[in-house]
Amino acid sequence: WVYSSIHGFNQAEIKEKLQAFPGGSIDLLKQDSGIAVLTINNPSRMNAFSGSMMLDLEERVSQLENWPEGKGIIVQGAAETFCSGSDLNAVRAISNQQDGMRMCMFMQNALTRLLRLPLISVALVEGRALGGGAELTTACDFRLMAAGSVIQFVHKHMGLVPGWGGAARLVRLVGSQNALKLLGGAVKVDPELGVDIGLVDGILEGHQKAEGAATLLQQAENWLGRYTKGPAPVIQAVKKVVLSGRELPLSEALRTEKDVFGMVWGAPANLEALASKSKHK
Ligand SMILES: CCC(=O)SCCNC(=O)CCNC(=O)[C@H](O)C(C)(C)COP(=O)(O)OP(=O)(O)OC[C@H]1O[C@@H](n2cnc3c(N)ncnc32)[C@H](O)[C@@H]1OP(=O)(O)O
Repeated sequence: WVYSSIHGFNQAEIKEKLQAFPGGSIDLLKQDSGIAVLTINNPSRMNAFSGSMMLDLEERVSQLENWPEGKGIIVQGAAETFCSGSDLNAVRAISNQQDGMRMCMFMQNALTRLLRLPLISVALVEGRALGGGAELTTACDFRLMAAGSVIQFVHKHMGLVPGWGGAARLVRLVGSQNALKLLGGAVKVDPELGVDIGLVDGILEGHQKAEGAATLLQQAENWLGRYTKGPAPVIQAVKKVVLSGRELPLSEALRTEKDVFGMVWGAPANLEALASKSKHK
């Protein structure tokens, strides 16, 4: 949690405000494979985030925090587009500074918790990821883009800067020079540019072209599957040590790594591997 009552953040107050802007949903499908699919679902508004969807997101993240069998998560948009940011109708209605900052704190909390899940996360970008939608992609460990799709931090055109944590995360992903260019120019990032600057980890083929070809979701599941093979406690431990390395000062990260190591040392997967005398050829 980035913000709590000690930062003057009143979660109940903003939740009540957000509830007044309904529409759409955030759908969660937990699969036996240990890979969940989180779908941003508000197609009539290009999957823009209504107030109730922000609340939904927080609820889904809570469910994922308590999923011992989980290993990975794919975040996608419904109806062949990713997400067009916050619902502009809600934005207009809460355009006063205090409410804007409360909404921003609520979304920073939710997206930080999403990024810190003990699951390897992938944003599957098809169509457009605009504004808050672009910020959401940075709250995942990886980004895959379908051919023809676009990630665009359009905030400057709205007289804004990112507020859902997207700028801070973007700098860590692509460096401050590239982040300045993307935000200052509201640059349309296509898959090739995304790969070039290190924002994007893979380009997926448009599935509609060839009959019987894998859907984008199947392609993303295959891609993620390379990193989630194995027992859930081990994959979750992998994510935890990388997360602490990414977020904490070195000494603290080392101590966390020691604690996580202690959880897998002598645990069933470790004992099984020792008993099988596995070779890594
Ligand atoms: C955190 C900061 C933020 O996120 S600020 C919000 C940033 N996002 C935006 O400004 C997106 C504005 N919308 C657009 O640029 C276009 O609608 C885009 C997404 C490019 C789609 O264009 P196009 O394919 O021509 O479709 P369209 O404009 O007819 O849209 C279909 C319906 O969806 C709606 N829509 C779209 N985006 C939003 C949004 N963010 N909030 C609320 N509604 C949105 C459009 O208004 C349109 O609705 P309708 O069919 O006119 O009723």
